[in-house]
Amino acid sequence: MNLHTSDTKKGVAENFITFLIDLSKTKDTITIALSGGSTPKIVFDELAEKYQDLDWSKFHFYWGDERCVPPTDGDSNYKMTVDHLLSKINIPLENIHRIKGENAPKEEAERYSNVLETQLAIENGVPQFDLIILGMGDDGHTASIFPHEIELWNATHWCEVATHPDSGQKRVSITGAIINNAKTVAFLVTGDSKKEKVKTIFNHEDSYLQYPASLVAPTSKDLHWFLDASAAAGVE
Ligand SMILES: O=C1O[C@H](COP(=O)(O)O)[C@@H](O)[C@H](O)[C@H]1O
Repeated sequence: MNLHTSDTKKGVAENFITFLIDLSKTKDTITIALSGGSTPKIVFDELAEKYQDLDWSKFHFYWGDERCVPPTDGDSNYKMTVDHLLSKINIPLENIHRIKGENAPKEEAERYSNVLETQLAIENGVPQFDLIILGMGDDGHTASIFPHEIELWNATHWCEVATHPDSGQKRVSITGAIINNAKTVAFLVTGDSKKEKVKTIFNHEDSYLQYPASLVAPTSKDLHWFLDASAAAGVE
C-alpha cells in the first residue's frame, strides 16, 4: 500500500493529478472508473483549468457508482463530472460510459455489468480497469457498498443495486471482485470527518473489517491512498 499525504485538499488533488498523468503516459488508452464525492470535484476543477492540452482521447471514463437519479439531477455523479470536467475538455463522447441512473436499478446494474464485460480487458476472468478512483464515506462505505450491505462486496455480479442507509436512495455500484481486479486503485479521502475510519482501517483496530473500504486490496497490490493532513491525523 502506498500512502500519499498532503497538507490540504488542493494538495491531494494536485498530488493525485501528477500520479494520474504519469500513469496515463505509460498507456495508449486508459480505462478509469470515477467516483463521486468532494475531493474528485477539486481534481476535476484543476484538470479542467490547467490540463486542457492533455490528449483526452486516450481516456475512457466509467463510473464506480451512481445514484439512481436522472443525469440532470444535482445528486448525479455523472452530472458532477460533466459540470466540473467533461463539459470543459475536448474528449470524444464515445469515451464516456455512464451508469444510467434514470433506468430501473436492477436492469441498469445488469446492463452496466454487461458494458464492463464487453468493453474492458478480461483478466483472471474478471473485467479489469486500469484505474479505479474511490472515495470513502464517513461511515466507511466505498463506491456505494455500505456497511449495512457489506455482503454486496462478494456479489457474483460486477454491479449491484445498493441502498443508502439513511435516505433509502438506490444506487448502482461496482462490487468487490472488479474493484480488487483493477490494475491500480486510488482512494481520495480528505477532511476531519474521515479521520476515525481512516485510523481504524489503517491500524486494523477492532471491527475494521465491517467497513467496506477496508476490503479494498487489489491482487495487483497497486493500492494508493491520497489523504490530507486532517484525514491522516490518526494514522500511526
Ligand atoms: O456517496 C458517495 O460518497 C463517496 C464519498 O464521498 P465524499 O464526498 O465523502 O468524499 C463517494 O466515493 C461515492 O462515489 C459517492 O457516491
